[in-house]
Amino acid sequence: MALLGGNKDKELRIHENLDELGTDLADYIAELSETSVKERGVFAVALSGGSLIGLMGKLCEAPYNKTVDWTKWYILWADERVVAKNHVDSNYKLAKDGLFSKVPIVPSHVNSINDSVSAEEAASEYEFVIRQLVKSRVIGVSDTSDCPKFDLVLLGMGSDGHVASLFPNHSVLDENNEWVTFITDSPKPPPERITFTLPVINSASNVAIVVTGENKAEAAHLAIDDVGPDCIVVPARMVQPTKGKLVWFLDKPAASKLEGFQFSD
Ligand SMILES: O=C(O)[C@H](O)[C@@H](O)[C@H](O)[C@H](O)COP(=O)(O)O
Repeated sequence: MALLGGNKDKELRIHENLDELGTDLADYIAELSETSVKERGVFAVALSGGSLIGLMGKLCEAPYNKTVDWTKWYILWADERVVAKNHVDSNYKLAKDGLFSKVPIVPSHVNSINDSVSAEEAASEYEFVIRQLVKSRVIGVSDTSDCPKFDLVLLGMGSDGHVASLFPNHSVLDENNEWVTFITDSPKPPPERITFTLPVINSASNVAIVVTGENKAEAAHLAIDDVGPDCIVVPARMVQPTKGKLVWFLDKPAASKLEGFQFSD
């Protein structure tokens, strides 16, 4: 049974174990997919790398593998490592092996980066891809800016509080003009990455941050609790959808330092 919490800005779903979290995450994504397909005819979702893809694994099992309308999914990446698509570090490869190869997603709906150019070129080409998808209404547009409005952006969080490839104290956090930008000095290897900027993440209709493990507990506390002005502002705290909905999925160890949640064991 999940512990629910949060406030008007965010919802917290804290789970006993990874199995329960995986089921809730699959239910959440399947529901958003259904709503979006009903309302817009498509479901535009941005993925991240890391443990997230494994935690989405239940989507490839019954009932979701049959009930989700996979043919209406359009996949993009909130961040990608600038490596070859068949490289072990590629987020595309991770999602292909863990997800797309198991469900009937249309290959032409999977929008991966150009892996044969520099990080800078890959970022600007990827932004162009998104612009075309906005033009053809596969991706919506924000009501308050010209930013793309993804139906869902799925993020993980590092123990330093980074999300996508937006790392603490990095100038990339201040990028407000581009939709997609690049870094060549990622503290988490590999160094070259492209990433959605905060305005794009915060324009989504739905953002989920999926965090497990005790090593993320301090960052989760800094990102979620009212820690006051003297504490470091971790990037995950800057995820504040303007009009959309933010949901945190946590397991108990990741939630262990949150104020107001007392666990018996
Ligand atoms: O490609 C990446 O590295 C990511 O998109 C990154 O933002 C990831 O989601 C977090 O680092 C959490 O990763 P873990 O869940 O594996 O700790």
